[in-house]
Amino acid sequence: MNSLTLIRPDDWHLHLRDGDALKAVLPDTARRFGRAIVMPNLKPPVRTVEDAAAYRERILAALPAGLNFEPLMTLYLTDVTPPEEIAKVKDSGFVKALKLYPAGATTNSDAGVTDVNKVLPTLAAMAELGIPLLVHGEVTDPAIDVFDREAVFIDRVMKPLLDKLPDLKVVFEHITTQQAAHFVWCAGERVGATITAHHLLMNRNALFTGGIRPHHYCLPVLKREVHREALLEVAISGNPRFFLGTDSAPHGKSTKEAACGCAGMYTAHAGIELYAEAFDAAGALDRLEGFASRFGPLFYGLPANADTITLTRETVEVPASLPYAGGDTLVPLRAGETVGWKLAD
Ligand SMILES: NC(=O)N[C@@H](CC(=O)O)C(=O)O
Ligand SMILES: [Zn+2]
Ligand SMILES: [Zn+2]
Repeated sequence: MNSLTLIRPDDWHLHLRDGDALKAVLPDTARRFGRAIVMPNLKPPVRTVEDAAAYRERILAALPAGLNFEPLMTLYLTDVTPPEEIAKVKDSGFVKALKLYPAGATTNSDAGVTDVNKVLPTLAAMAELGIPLLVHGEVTDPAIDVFDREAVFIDRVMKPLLDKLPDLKVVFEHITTQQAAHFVWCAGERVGATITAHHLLMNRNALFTGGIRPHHYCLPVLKREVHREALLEVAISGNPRFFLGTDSAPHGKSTKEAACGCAGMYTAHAGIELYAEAFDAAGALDRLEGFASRFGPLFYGLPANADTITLTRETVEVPASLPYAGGDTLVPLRAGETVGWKLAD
């Protein structure tokens, strides 16, 4: 198969940042995806429906003419997000979920939740109104090995939370381990998961190929090959509770190539093409449309997009860097290398 036409996909986990960075990265996503769940970890975070309305307007204003793209907004859950905000979320129509960052777990998570038990009334309001909770699922306990933080999160936080709130819908974001894949597989209808292309394509060796590779550093960090294989298995399985979320997370080159480099990979420039590579390598191109275009809308209770995109099997060169913001550039995944699929114009 050298050409593949799909219902236009959506990205269920995306960082668009703000200001000039937003202007620089948004076209890459909007050319490929119909909608995206936009992460709220700005500085300061998107905490209220009012914040989200303003951010949404900035996104729409940054959208190049002729591109149809719908940002689906999220709120950043803090220890003090009041239950009353959830009714406003429901009424807004454009805020689709709240995001749980364990405080200190990842980029801009300082204002995150210190203990989920502090926000139970707010989570209960979400369960009641059918608003999903999106979870960065890693414990922050420094005693836990960085490669084990996701697996430990399942036992310490995820399972007790789901037991306490049997009606809460949860998306386990950017899963990276066989434990998370297995957990979600067995968790029942109200639990979904997003999977990035980079976790389907690379294992942790990619962090050290020929030297330390800061552009392959993200959170949760890449894992062993057995985990990559487990993620691929569920991604191509046709199970509708696993769907596409790129977690494209731009950081300027100078903040990645640094003594203490930021976590996050920029993948939006090939946001669907990289998944085509992963599915193709697994002989499962026929499963890509479900994963990329049908299952996310199904979980969120939205219709699939009405139009299509076409990908062709062609070698595309990726620039060494892309324009970004603040005088800095952006180093995309595969910079100076190639991607094996091309988005038709
Ligand atoms: N994935 C990352 O490594 N970084 C994300 C935050 C996140 O999704 O955890 C970012 O905002 O840069
Ligand atoms: Zn995260
Ligand atoms: Zn993310």
